[in-house]
Amino acid sequence: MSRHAHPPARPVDEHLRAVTAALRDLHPPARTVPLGEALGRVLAEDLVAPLDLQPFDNAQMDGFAVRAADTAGNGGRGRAALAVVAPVPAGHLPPPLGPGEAAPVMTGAPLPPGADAVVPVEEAEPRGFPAAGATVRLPADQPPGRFVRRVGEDVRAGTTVLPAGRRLTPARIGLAAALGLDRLPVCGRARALVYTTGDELVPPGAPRGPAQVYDANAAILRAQLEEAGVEVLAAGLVPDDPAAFAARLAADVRTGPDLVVTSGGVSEGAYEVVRQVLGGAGQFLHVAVQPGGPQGLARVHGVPVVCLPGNPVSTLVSFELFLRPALTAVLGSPAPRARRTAPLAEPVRPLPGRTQVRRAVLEAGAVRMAGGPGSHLLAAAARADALAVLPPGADELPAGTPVEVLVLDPPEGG
Ligand SMILES: Nc1nc2c(c(=O)[nH]1)N[C@H]1C(S)=C(S)[C@@H](COP(=O)(O)OP(=O)(O)OC[C@H]3O[C@@H](n4cnc5c(N)ncnc54)[C@H](O)[C@@H]3O)O[C@H]1N2
Ligand code: MOO
Ligand SMILES: [Mg+2]
Repeated sequence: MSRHAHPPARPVDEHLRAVTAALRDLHPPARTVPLGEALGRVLAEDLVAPLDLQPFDNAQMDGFAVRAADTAGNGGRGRAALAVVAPVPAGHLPPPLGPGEAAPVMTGAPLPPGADAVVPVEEAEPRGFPAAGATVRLPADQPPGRFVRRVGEDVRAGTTVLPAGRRLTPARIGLAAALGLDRLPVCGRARALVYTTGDELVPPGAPRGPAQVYDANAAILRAQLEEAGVEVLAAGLVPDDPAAFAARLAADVRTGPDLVVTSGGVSEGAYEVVRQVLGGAGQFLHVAVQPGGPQGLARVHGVPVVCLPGNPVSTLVSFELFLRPALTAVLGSPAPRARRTAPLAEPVRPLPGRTQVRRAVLEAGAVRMAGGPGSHLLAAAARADALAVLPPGADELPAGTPVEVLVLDPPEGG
């Protein structure tokens, strides 16, 4: 027996290129969705304003609309006496304001034609809104434009307010609504089927036998895909029964997924269901990385199948290393994870001949390991907010060594 059980492992960047190439035909068509379904989607076309914002000149304060020139006085001292006319509620179009007049005006109400300033009611004497016909005394020398929100001040009709490619946030959806749009063109989402494999798996919530474990990977992959903007058509487990898996896959791919993702059943065991069913339609190999060594790529009825190893942390890390960046390369989203270099908070021993990806916590700018390197240590992965990428090496890396990290999450509470 050779000491090496496998042919030379494929470098990480080469496998990323292979996954990206496998997904290259993913082109989900753009569509138009109601604003209520737009959150988190990516805008497919430039958004051009059909309207000015503000749509008309209006009051920024509850107060009195005046002609500023009518308040001209002795250098800012004293008050100007003006004749109160009918009040202007928001939502109502006022008549023009004559010389010497002051119209009670509410925030958001159109400015009466002829008025060019608003004096807040707090500055009026007497304070409050008197009836039409009364006199109000307002501070002298009001500057023109005071507390007036100008038509087009925020947005000019015909200008691009959001370029294509922006992710739709509450503020951006609100802007579309303020412009009178009830639907937005969004990039199509790729649609994925997820299979987790293994006779030992039971779905969370079901009774568990003594040799069984709960299926963590269906939940992991569903969440990772959805976080990456992919629609998950179905995610569930299949037993280690090649005939059953083959039949299920053949039926399910007819529902029109763009992509199939599997977990488990790709390594060297006697019951590797994914490898047995898809080995002939694809490539199953080892990548020079831990976790995530055993990987597979296949195609079923033209649909790409990305096969990830079954250990939960291997699935999790494989998605971050291969599937997520491949989706970004092909579809332009999700946004790539932030990558940065940070010093090790503690000494760490890398792996000879293989990149090692450790779950890590960023602590005051330094990288501390979250648990050991074992790909079954899911609780430690759940504590992590970063992945530390350690290049292959024989020697321990001392504390302070700069290493590359992928930032997964902003720190808790940060
Ligand atoms: N002789 C060798 N054995 C193994 C090798 C190897 O190179 N030679 N590689 C090891 C590595 S590395 C990994 S990673 C795993 C990959 O195994 P598979 O992809 O074939 O996955 P399974 O055998 O189905 O399961 C492995 C492990 O993960 C647990 N698992 C699987 N699916 C789930 C799930 N959905 N939820 C929770 N846990 C899951 C499963 O119970 C096993 O414990 O192979 C090594 N072996
Ligand atoms: O690749 Mo396995 O993922 O080392 O545990
Ligand atoms: Mg296995």
